[in-house]
Amino acid sequence: MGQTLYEKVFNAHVVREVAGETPLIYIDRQLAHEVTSPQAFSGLRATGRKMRQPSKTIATMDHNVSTRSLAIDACGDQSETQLRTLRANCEEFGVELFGLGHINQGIVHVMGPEQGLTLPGTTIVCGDSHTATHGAFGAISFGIGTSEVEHVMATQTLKQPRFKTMKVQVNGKLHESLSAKDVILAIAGVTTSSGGTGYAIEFCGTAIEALSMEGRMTLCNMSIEIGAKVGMIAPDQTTIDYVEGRPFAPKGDAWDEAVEYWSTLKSDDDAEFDAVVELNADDISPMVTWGTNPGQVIGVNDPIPSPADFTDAVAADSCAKARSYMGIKDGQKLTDLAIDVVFIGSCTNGRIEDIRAVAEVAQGKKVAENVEAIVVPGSGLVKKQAEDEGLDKILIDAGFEWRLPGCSMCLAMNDDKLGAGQRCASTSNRNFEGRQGRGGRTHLVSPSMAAAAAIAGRFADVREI
Ligand SMILES: CC(C)[C@H](C(=O)O)[C@@H](O)C(=O)O
Ligand code: SF4
Repeated sequence: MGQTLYEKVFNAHVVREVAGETPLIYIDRQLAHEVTSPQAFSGLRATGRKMRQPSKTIATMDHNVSTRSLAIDACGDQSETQLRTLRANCEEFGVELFGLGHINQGIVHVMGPEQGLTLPGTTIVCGDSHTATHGAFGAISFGIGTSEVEHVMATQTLKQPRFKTMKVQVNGKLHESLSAKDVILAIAGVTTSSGGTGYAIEFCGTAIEALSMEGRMTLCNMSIEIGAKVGMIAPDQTTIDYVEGRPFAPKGDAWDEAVEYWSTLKSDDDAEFDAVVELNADDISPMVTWGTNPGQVIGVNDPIPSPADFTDAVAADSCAKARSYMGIKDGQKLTDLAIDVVFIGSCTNGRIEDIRAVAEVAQGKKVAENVEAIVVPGSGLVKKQAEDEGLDKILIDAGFEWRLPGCSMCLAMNDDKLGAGQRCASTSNRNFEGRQGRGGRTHLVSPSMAAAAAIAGRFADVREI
């Protein structure tokens, strides 16, 4: 029987595997940020250990930084301590850090790929649940806990079980105003937010192959939002073109050898998956979450479900609770809901293409008066590229705020937060209660849908703008 992409990459990294034990695998790359690294560094220090291969870990500042100021104390004492601790740890252990004000600083899952740290066929870990983002390149990439971060620092290996495999195939053609975000939200609507639990997903099909690397990253980024720690896409010419010439990518003969190896990284025709999910891209409309998990999602013109629509008692109860938290009244449609805030950014949608999509919708228009709209580039390089293209001007003219890179309002760990009861159209990936600030109401959407909502002051179908 043939092998899946996941199995090929996994097998190539096994250091030791004996019956009855969890395999030990080699880790090619570790990415780090200020939130989940301090205890790991402390653990090494406490036991007098060094890092096994410090050059294989690269760090950045993202969660606790301000998007208004480069001052290290801009988000308060606790954030300052986190950032200073990261800086001191990186210096002590010899880890390269992209700190505040560095052009490469940014959200860890934006920074890694743009530096060429993310390569096909590699294993990549980070103490962060959205690490599957890097699977867009055909890497096995997953989030780990702090004690595992320490283990990787000390040994460059990790015990890791083999997951079951799931194929998510999306054939057909997406409407030109739609993007990878609509695809992953549509998938979440089918699988629910837990359907991928225990699986490594491979996304494939003609609609996936047609996506840019940015789109593929958006898709894989949200694997964890359907329960899967790993989401992968087989590398192809689009992948190779993206990686070539990036600072940490192989060069010269090493590049040619790498490209040859990467061409073998696809699931064999006779490979068997433990589960298969199929969607047709032609059937996908602009998606908006109405509830408090990413699986509670519908097309912008579909009726918002009510508890009576569910036969399953748990689903009906969860619908009632979500509607109540989200402040949705009987008879309301998504397009009736006035919004207060628009957040464009995050490791899901803070890349250059996302900003271009927003600028395209916003050009020559104005943000509605009742709306505060912020655009947060995912990294210093994204910010620079957008400014070189004049996108910042288009956005500022339209009434958006143009900010500094960071995680920002994706989670309430810095000074960008929703107030209680505020309704937000957000390009991020999580919409659970309080995620963007206590009492805040998050609706997950694509960048162009977020832009359309900013202008209309309520949810609107971007195909009609
Ligand atoms: C802070 C960090 C550990 C967390 C994660 O693991 O995902 C954050 O990035 C998030 O998105 O909630
Ligand atoms: S942007 Fe959001 S999801 Fe991504 S790493 Fe930061 S907090 Fe987590």
